[in-house]
Amino acid sequence: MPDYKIAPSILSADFARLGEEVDNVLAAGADWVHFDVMDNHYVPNLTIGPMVCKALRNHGVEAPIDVHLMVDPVDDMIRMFADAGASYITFHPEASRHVDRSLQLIHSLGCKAGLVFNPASSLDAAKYVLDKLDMILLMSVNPGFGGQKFIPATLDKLKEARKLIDDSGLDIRLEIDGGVTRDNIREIAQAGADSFVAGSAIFNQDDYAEVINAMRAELAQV
Ligand SMILES: O=C(CO)[C@@H](O)[C@H](O)COP(=O)(O)O
Repeated sequence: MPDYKIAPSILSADFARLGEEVDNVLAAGADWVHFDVMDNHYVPNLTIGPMVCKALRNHGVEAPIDVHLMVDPVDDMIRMFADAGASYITFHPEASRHVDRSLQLIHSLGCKAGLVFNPASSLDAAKYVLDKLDMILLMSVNPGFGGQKFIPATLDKLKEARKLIDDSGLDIRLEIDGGVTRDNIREIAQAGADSFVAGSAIFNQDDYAEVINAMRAELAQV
């Protein structure tokens, strides 16, 4: 079985009790913390920045923090999030003038690097920088908000990305983000994803462990 990772998106957590929410979801079996950064410019919403990432580290969070930058431009935020304790930093290729350079910047700061593709974007921007990628993240909703429905065309795109990764022979994670639930996670894994961001499906339930266990049970059947 692939090394599946479940990454709850704290976008759907209760921000007034963020440290406790992250502790609870990790205790419930989550692998990573997915941290959505929105600038009200690249996307029509505004969320949290590096100070909050640093606060989670100071609070004692040791799990990988998977920072998804929905900001334009990206390089200053890359520096600030690396300093704040990010583990993965992913960005959208259209938000950097020099994608290769931004990927190198992430690595030079000791973090893992990834590119994020919106539902209508082709994977072309990944092709010539595969050796600099630790992750490809496919958006299965339009970025900006939690609680949207999974866009089914993403399943074919996942298969395309899986082939690209497998043909390269490189160790690149394939993450999916948007509308992931216990009901569709198996089909998404069958299409090639190995890392699963889920916000509302986890944080909108009372029992986080029950949802995460149900997702793992689905993954065990892939
Ligand atoms: O990046 C985003 C939205 O832009 C996501 O991480 C969402 O936060 C996922 O939320 P759900 O679709 O799982 O509720």
